[in-house]
Amino acid sequence: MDETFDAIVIGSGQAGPALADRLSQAGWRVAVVERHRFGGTCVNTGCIPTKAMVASAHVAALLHRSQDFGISIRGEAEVDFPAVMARKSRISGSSSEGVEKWLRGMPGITVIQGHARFEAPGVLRVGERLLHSERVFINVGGRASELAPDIRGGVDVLNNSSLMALDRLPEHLGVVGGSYVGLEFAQMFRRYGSRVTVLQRGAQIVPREDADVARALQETLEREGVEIRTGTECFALRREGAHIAARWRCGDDQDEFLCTHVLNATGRRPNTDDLGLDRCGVEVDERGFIRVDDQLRTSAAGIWALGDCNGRGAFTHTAYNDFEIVAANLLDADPRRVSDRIPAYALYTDPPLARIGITVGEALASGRPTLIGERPMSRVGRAVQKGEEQGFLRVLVDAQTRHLVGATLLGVEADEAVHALLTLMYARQPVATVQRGVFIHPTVSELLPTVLGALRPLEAATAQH
Ligand SMILES: Cc1cc2nc3c(=O)[nH]c(=O)nc-3n(C[C@H](O)[C@H](O)[C@H](O)COP(=O)(O)OP(=O)(O)OC[C@H]3O[C@@H](n4cnc5c(N)ncnc54)[C@H](O)[C@@H]3O)c2cc1C
Ligand SMILES: NC(=O)c1ccc[n+]([C@@H]2O[C@H](COP(=O)([O-])OP(=O)(O)OC[C@H]3O[C@@H](n4cnc5c(N)ncnc54)[C@H](O)[C@@H]3O)[C@@H](O)[C@H]2O)c1
Repeated sequence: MDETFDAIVIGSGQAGPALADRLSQAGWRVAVVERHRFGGTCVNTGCIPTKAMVASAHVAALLHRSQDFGISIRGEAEVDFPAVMARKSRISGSSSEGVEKWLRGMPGITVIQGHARFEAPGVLRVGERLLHSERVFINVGGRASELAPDIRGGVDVLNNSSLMALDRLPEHLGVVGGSYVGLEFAQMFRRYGSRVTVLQRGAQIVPREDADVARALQETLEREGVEIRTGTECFALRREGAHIAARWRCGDDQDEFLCTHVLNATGRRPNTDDLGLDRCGVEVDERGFIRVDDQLRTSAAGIWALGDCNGRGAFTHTAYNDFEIVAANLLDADPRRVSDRIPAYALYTDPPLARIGITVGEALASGRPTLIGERPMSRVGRAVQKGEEQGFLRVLVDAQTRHLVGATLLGVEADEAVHALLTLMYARQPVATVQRGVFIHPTVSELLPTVLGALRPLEAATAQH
């Protein structure tokens, strides 16, 4: 069956539905194709279910130390793991239903369930249907990368998707990869009561961050009993009776441990290998990410790529911003660009790590004179009152322009407090704007003016560290 549309959107993740909505409001006839669950990774196996699970883990951790707050609990507080999973499924399920309902309610939108693949430029096949359009928007996201068969050793390894179906708490969870996915799951499962061992190759966890940030995070996790092995090499799994043996060091100091489950959190790959991109002239890079320009046009006329599949961002907010960029250029004659975006993200360990702009390492490498301001969370009143004194606030400021160039906030409420600084960066104003502001007491944010008011040269400060 042949059908023609003004546009085709492939994927209903974080960019596709919002774009379909804008196009529908502009009177376009649009086909939206989704092969799996509406809402994509964030809604079904990413941000939403994991943050619901982090919230349950937070309650478990608080109950564990309730006496620190003067609260005694009679009897044992217990984690009901199936109930934790049922809660996250309810939250993520209703979000997915919401996306589907939203899409189906848009005038001029045809929702098609199935796998879309290019047959030729402007022609896509979904099962028996052939869809034609001069404009195609690819929003296919990514999936967890897989361990090579010789490393997996025949063991069933979990990833962020299959883990969502667990109905029993793992006795001992081995986590390969100590970054976003690995550390969020590691901490929550430890808090639910699993033994957890994280394996990270290289010198430190969260390798994108400064070494002292990684150390502080590692100490926090280890205090809760998460075991962390860095510098792993020759990693390999094998079955050992009812257990899984995970080898993580070879040679003279060879080492391995036995666990019951293994989560692979070693990164993601784009869903671009089964799209027929070779039939429509869309170029990908060596890792399969679709090459795009600053306004998200691919190498083929009339085809755009948005979200994780273009390799220009790996977050929900960057995917959504991709929608904004495409819609602004297409419908509003507003030349928004990816390069206008300031790097910003949060790692949802507890306490969270919020990061914007550049790190200390990047500031030093840039060669530009930079100032640093820091304050431990133990000197932030709100953190002390909440019994959450771990971490620190750190800002980096260009010594000449007095503009903020980066911030690392590791601590309670950091994911919210960082937005005052992110807004300052987008406003392109000097730090005096925040420094002279009167912030609400008692908040974590109220200390930001203080930190910005006590800056010292970065080079001298790093020499002291
Ligand atoms: C465990 C985990 C936790 C995360 N937590 C956070 C967080 O806290 N904050 C944050 O900002 N980001 C987080 N992320 C990242 C975030 O989920 C992604 O960046 C975001 O979902 C990317 O959106 P997207 O629209 O590019 O793709 P996706 O959300 O992956 O959507 C792509 C959609 O396309 C569909 N599709 C693929 N190929 C085809 C095809 N050929 N035909 C039809 N449909 C197709 C897929 O089924 C999917 O529904 C997390 C990721 C993971 C894995
Ligand atoms: N809070 C958030 O915003 C959030 C949460 C989860 C995921 N995400 C997104 O999902 C994406 C994927 O996250 P991720 O943590 O899977 O990938 P990642 O690429 O961020 O980290 C992978 C980690 O695994 C390590 N690693 C790779 N191979 C290894 C091996 N053989 N042995 C030991 N360690 C190994 C890497 O050094 C790295 O630390 C991220 O890019 C992120 O954008 C975001």
